[in-house]
Amino acid sequence: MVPSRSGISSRLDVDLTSTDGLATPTPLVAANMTAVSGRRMAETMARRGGLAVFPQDIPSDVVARSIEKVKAAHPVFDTAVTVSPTTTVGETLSLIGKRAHGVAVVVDGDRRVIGLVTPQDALDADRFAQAKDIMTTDVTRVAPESTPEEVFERLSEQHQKVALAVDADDRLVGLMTPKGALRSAIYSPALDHEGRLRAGVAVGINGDIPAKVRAALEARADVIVMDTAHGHQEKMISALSLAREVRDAFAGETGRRVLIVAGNVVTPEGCDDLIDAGADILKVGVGPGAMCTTRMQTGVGRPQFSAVLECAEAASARGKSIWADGGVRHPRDVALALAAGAGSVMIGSWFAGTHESTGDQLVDNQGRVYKESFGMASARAVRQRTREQSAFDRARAAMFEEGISSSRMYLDPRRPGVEDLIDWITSGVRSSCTYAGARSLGEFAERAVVGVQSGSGYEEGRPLDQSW
Ligand SMILES: NC(=O)C1=CN([C@@H]2O[C@H](COP(=O)(O)OP(=O)(O)OC[C@H]3O[C@@H](n4cnc5c(N)ncnc54)[C@H](OP(=O)(O)O)[C@@H]3O)[C@@H](O)[C@H]2O)C=CC1
Ligand SMILES: Nc1nc2c(ncn2[C@@H]2O[C@H](COP(=O)(O)O)[C@@H](O)[C@H]2O)c(=O)[nH]1
Repeated sequence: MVPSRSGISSRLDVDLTSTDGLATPTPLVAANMTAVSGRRMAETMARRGGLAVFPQDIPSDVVARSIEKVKAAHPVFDTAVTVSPTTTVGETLSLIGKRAHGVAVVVDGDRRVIGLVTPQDALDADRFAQAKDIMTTDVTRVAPESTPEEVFERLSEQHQKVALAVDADDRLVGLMTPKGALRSAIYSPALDHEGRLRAGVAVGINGDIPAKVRAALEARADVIVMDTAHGHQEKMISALSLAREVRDAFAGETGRRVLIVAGNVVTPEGCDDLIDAGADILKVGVGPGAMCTTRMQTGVGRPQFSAVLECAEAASARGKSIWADGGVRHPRDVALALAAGAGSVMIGSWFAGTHESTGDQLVDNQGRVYKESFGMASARAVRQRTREQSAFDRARAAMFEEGISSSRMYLDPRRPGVEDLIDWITSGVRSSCTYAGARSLGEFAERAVVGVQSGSGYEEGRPLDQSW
């Protein structure tokens, strides 16, 4: 992208609201991959203005319970890891890794705060000792109505790393770190019409589509994602038409009209057919994903920038928008997708390597922390998806894999949480917009001047972490 004359003097003057019709404050979506999006990811993404989509392989009742928890979460304060006074130190430590803030709050049966445990408190403790034996009771409490600035000031004055928001009865409402306070001042949460955090649900194209879509809507999904590898197929078109009927009937009954995303496609023809069948947003990308073996196995796919550029244009001609899905490895990839006209950008594997993804933290033989990721078309995912079928059918289905069944996504020690990655990405995108002289993503897609570069041009732009 070449810079253009700009009248924007601060990167904070750029409005990153997505142009996809959902208008989330941050144009990022965590992918509907089992190794990526669960309740913690959904909450955290929405708190920072984006979205996460629950994968299609999770049973409807489990999705409903997860969304209920997301909706019950505080839109500004983080959800704390909580343990009881008698939880063992070993279990407490394993739970602390589930969230980026690095503490566990010790609460009684009524969620009243008793103390706080950090990994440092546990350094010399026996793993079978209990949380109450090592916790600190020197805790900063704030009212849930406190502003992020007030919380930041309190923490600075008291030299504390965490503030606990408690109600009048000392029951835990949430938690905030100094960085969380700063983030709350920069990001707006993605909220539904009742002021609750938003979340999406994916539905495949097999099985009882009306029942699945209805279940997702009743669970209060804020967006439905109809998803299959080859979105431009007739089975998708009929599934999408059914989904639209259910969505419209639900909107008639409740007044709540939820947008439908459908994909994946990479051609204007694919966009047109899915729009005709009921898609409000097209999910674009065949083969760019980090867990994807489709291109090597089938020769099918399309370079992501070209796909996004052409599909965004086709969707826009019909008053619709697209999500660019897959292949994001650096903040620049998000900037380029938005420059090409994407309304939002979906990220999977990169977010799998964070505290908030669904997997457990594992440690390799060099002491590096990682999480396992796998593709949604891998033999592993197919085996899960077909768990109701006969052993023979499951084994046969698993032979048609188009994804990696096991890969290691390392947590970047400098950016181990998904919020760290969101900070990095959005600061890059804000800066891209100012280089293009754009105050909003709509302006960015209009003004960005994008050229083709050679491999050596790309190499020249890579920073070096040691001398040549
Ligand atoms: N963006 C991408 O490049 C890709 C993404 N994925 C992701 O993997 C997940 C699983 O996808 P998918 O395998 O479609 O899900 P499903 O397991 O829901 O299978 C899709 C259905 O479509 C049929 N089908 C027809 N043609 C194809 C084709 N070319 N590829 C796959 N299925 C086909 C399959 O039948 P049968 O098995 O009998 O052929 C099956 O019944 C999704 O989340 C999808 O987005 C997967 C591959 C590529
Ligand atoms: N061909 C395959 N594509 C897959 C598979 N699992 C997921 N995906 C696609 O990748 C994106 C995420 O891309 P990433 O680079 O951010 O990881 C996801 O949304 C799917 O469209 C798979 O097994 N095979």
